[in-house]
Amino acid sequence: MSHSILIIDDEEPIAWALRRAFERDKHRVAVAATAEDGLVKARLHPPDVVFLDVKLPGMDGLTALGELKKTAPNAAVVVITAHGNLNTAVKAVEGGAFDYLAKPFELAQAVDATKRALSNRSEDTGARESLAEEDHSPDAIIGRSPSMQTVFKRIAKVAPSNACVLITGESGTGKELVARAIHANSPRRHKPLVPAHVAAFNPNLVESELFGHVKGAFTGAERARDGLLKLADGGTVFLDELADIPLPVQAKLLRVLERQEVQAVGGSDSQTVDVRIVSATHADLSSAVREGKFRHDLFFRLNVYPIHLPPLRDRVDDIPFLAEHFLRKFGVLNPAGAVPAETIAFLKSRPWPGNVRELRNALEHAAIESRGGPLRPEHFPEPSTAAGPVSLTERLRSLATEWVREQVQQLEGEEPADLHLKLIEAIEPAVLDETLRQVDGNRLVAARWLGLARATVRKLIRKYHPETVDPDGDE
Ligand SMILES: Nc1ncnc2c1ncn2[C@@H]1O[C@H](COP(=O)(O)OP(=O)(O)OP(=O)(O)O)[C@@H](O)[C@H]1O
Repeated sequence: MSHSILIIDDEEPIAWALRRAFERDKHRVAVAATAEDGLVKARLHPPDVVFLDVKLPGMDGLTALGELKKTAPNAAVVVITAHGNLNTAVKAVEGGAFDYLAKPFELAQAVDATKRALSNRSEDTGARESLAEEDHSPDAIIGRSPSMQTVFKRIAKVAPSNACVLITGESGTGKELVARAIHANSPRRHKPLVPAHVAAFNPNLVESELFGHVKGAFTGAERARDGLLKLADGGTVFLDELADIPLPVQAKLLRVLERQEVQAVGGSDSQTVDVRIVSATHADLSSAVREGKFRHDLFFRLNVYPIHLPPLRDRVDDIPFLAEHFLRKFGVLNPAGAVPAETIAFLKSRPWPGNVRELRNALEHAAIESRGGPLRPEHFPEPSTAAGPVSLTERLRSLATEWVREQVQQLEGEEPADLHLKLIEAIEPAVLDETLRQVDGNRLVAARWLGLARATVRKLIRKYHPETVDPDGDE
């Protein structure tokens, strides 16, 4: 079915590529190079979908978004940003955008956003709960990689609600930062955000820390004390290291979530509390659930909206931006010039098992060592030996885990259909090419090495390298 699409972008190559893609799909396409022109076009011919660049000459895209919502309230607006950051994502969602794309994006992403927009259009009228009246900037979360763009989008979408969020990711990937951003962009932002670092509690006192205790509840409880959940009333509790919560405390936590009531240790009365729980874990909680170490009912209650942070080694393109951000924080005068290209390449090649935290610490160390000069690889500390995948096979397995999570996250609620095939197709060319390289292109030997029939190897070469002339001729 043909729909009407309006592209508001002053970058001609982008507008041209989008126009071509949509015209090929038989949609009616109009292009405007300014917001002002786009608004006139939208008034004359109300579009179904609008692609709206944020950076435009004259009126900027985010202002235009508000105007478009009045002019063409039924249009689904996809906001395009130069370098997506959390603030733009939040503002786009706040302004009622259907989705946002960060440049550079694949045409397929734009086509996919359009399909989703058109199928959701009747349900999604753009009426969303408003976020902040004023800008409450969270601690900056740096990330231009596609996986961090997905994270930003998810934060922006979930922040206004009361939904429990479970943030997963290795240690040092920024889980607490994300929790802070969710709170700072939620209607609860004027109330406290109370972090509860469960792993740091005395194991015997976890219950009292969370729920409080009455006077005399246990030896040493000389005075009644409110727990963290009560202290966070009206706000958000950030439950870090969820997997460390003992089973009996888990049961009590579930009651809090179900009834919004806490009962202090040793007490018989319940007190009402209104808290949102954002939790985090670096452990594989679903296997803890399988092993009976974590209650599945609590897991489902807390995991209403998952957000996964990929390890730094899977988003190395963020490293230059993170480096600049941290050096600025450390007061290095010209952070961009302080990191020569060879140092960036060196930083990108390190595995960073401690993720962004380790990168930040290493940069701080290097900034001191370099004494104000450019940062060179020799200024950095030895790589940390902190826990992280060691063998390549383990890394591969961990990458596959990350990959599945990312795929699921990117589909935003839609069910994946061909994960296995997609994974095979993602790695098979590398296995094939490297084997062939190792055996100097000898297909017979390659087939033996791979444990495949020669005809299968030939088929794979044809599949992944259709341009290759087949010396064996037709089968
Ligand atoms: N994307 C990011 N941009 C800027 N700073 C970041 C980013 N990610 C992490 N950091 C910084 O790295 C450090 C570690 O982040 P954080 O404490 O949020 O990680 P975490 O995943 O909660 O770690 P843990 O599991 O060990 O508690 C913090 O100083 C945080 O500010």
